[in-house]
Amino acid sequence: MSLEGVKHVILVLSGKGGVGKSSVTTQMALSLARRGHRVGVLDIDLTGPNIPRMFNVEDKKVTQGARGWIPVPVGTATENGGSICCMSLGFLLRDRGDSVVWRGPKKTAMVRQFMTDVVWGELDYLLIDTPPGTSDEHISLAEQMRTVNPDGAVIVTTPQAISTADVRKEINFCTKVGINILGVVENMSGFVCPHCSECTNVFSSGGGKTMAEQFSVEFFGAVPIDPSFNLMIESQSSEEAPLVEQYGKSKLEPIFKDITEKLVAKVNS
Ligand SMILES: Nc1ncnc2c1ncn2[C@@H]1O[C@H](COP(=O)(O)OP(=O)(O)OP(=O)(O)O)[C@@H](O)[C@H]1O
Repeated sequence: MSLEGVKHVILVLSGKGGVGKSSVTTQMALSLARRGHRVGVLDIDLTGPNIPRMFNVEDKKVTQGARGWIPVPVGTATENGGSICCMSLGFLLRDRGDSVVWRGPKKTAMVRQFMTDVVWGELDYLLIDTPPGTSDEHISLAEQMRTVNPDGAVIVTTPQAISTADVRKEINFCTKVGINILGVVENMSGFVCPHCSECTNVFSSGGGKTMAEQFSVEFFGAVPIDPSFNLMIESQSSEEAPLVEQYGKSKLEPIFKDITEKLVAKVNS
């Protein structure tokens, strides 16, 4: 079984698309790796497998070893032994020139293969970026995900999506499929001005924390919109320092340090 060297498996879920699930997954991976952890990122977001773009490895080829697919390493390992490698449906779709508009059984079969056929080696954390939604199809995908015995899920939401109905829907979804909720991250919570670095609350603020309290779920943190993070992602090149080093300069880094500290404490408690 390819996950036997993996200590913790964490799902990243959201009730709807575009809330920043992939960027939260990416930054949790960067933050954990900067602190010496060996991290794998598995991207099974069939609607938009963005992880290769986030890590600037879109042009990399996935190789097939004797025991399964070999994940793609991202940049170099950090001095304290941290590393990131990733596997994405995006690599295979590109190679096949295939469409993401697959029917249920084909998706389920591919997800099953991804869960079992990637040779991760020794990892401290495997983060799984999942397709957004809570439909019946997601329930069957989540049942697949349960087979890898995850520690639980981090739910990503935005301030606008924070309504009793939405949070209840996501919490019900996890309960229905037997997935433990580790915590909630509120993304796009305010805007960091690129000139003065001041954070303005574009939408309502504090809603995520209140809702998490109401549902007895831990609130991991609020992440503002930071255009410089997008620039950092878009301007990556082979001449630049690896993203894991560059990320040290990001204003979002201390926020994700706090989020991943809570996550690490939770899964090790
Ligand atoms: N806090 C943030 N600051 C700046 N840009 C952000 C932030 N969060 C997300 N983004 C940007 O918003 C866009 C959508 O984010 P992302 O791809 O992570 O969303 P997603 O929830 O994974 O979407 P989908 O579920 O549709 O795949 C990306 O360009 C991403 O870089």
